[in-house]
Amino acid sequence: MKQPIPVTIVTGFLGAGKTTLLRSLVEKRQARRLALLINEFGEIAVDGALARDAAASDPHVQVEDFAHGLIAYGDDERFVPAMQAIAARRAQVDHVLIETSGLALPTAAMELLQSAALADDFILDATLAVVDTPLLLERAFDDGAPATMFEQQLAAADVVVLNKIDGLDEEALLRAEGAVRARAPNVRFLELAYDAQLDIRLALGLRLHQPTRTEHTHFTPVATMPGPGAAPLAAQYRLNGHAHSGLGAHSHGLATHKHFHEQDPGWLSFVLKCDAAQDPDKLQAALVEAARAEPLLRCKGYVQAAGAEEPVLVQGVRTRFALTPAPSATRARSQLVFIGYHLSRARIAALLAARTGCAWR
Ligand SMILES: Nc1nc2c(ncn2[C@@H]2O[C@H](COP(=O)(O)OP(=O)(O)OP(=O)(O)O)[C@@H](O)[C@H]2O)c(=O)[nH]1
Repeated sequence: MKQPIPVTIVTGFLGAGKTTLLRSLVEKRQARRLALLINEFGEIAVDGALARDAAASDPHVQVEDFAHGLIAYGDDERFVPAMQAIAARRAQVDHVLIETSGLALPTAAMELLQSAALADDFILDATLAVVDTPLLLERAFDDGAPATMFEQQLAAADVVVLNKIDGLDEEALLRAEGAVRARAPNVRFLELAYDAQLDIRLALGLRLHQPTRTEHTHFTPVATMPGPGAAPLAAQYRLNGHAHSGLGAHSHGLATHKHFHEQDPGWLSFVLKCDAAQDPDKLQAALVEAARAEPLLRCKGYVQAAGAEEPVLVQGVRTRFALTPAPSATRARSQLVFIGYHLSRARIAALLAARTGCAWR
């Protein structure tokens, strides 16, 4: 029987550090041949470009980005064919990594991995949830829509990666661990990522959803007994009746993921473009001011800096902004994606125009 290809799903709220973590895993991949599927919320494919930059022209790392929609959600038609294409070249792929959008639940992809179309070719290795630890400690995920999303992502994870801990002391780490355990009691491991660096052995090959194979097989009722008319399980052979650490019929019912942002139209993303070259310091100050004044949770993109050949990568998570040289392959275009809850495009555009002296539209 062919061996299923292990799949690691990386989830986490907007800006938690998912792409940065994937980039560091790509750099440490050694002999592993990886396929990366990257989904981001927003119309500019920043994360895919960054992952591709880390992979350089390495033929053993394939990156596919999905910058529109949410992969594996109901209306997405690309996820299953993309996975089947990976299965078709299984001899060249040792591990698949899926980065979900910061506004998606990983359960959508987890369930499709169990579907008849994919179950024979893939097996979930683990679901990692990356957490912006300083924001967790600032109680930024305690209320409102971000809290709901954050908690549901954690609830679906096997492993929580406490990220952005470079400046935190032991006491802060213990508090962060307590906060995660209180909100996600079923998480199996907590891992620390200094500067989004994780030991690759703690990230890939965890086999947390491997079926338990035993010599003696005795069936006991599964938690959710099939009702009349129920379809057979896609991968019956994987259930041996013992407690299984994998995705049981009980663990992720189809009702657990919804089109989160479609149900809650308060989540918005829009792109603003500007033709004029930017003064990076002025732009950064304007963006920080916008993030303080408006419910802006994430901002990213590229801008052309005045007097510079190379574009600048803009990365903002809440009020923290970093403007750095963009990866070499980036095309020079000044456009930024803004993501937030009940975010006003008009107000952000007016503020940027006032502070940078040029039109943003
Ligand atoms: N100081 C610090 N910054 C980090 C760390 N990890 C990520 N960042 C920064 O956080 C910002 C967001 O990182 P990304 O990796 O793009 O986050 P993401 O989760 O992929 O973001 P979305 O896909 O937009 O949800 C970037 O500016 C990163 O450089 C870390 O461990 N320490």
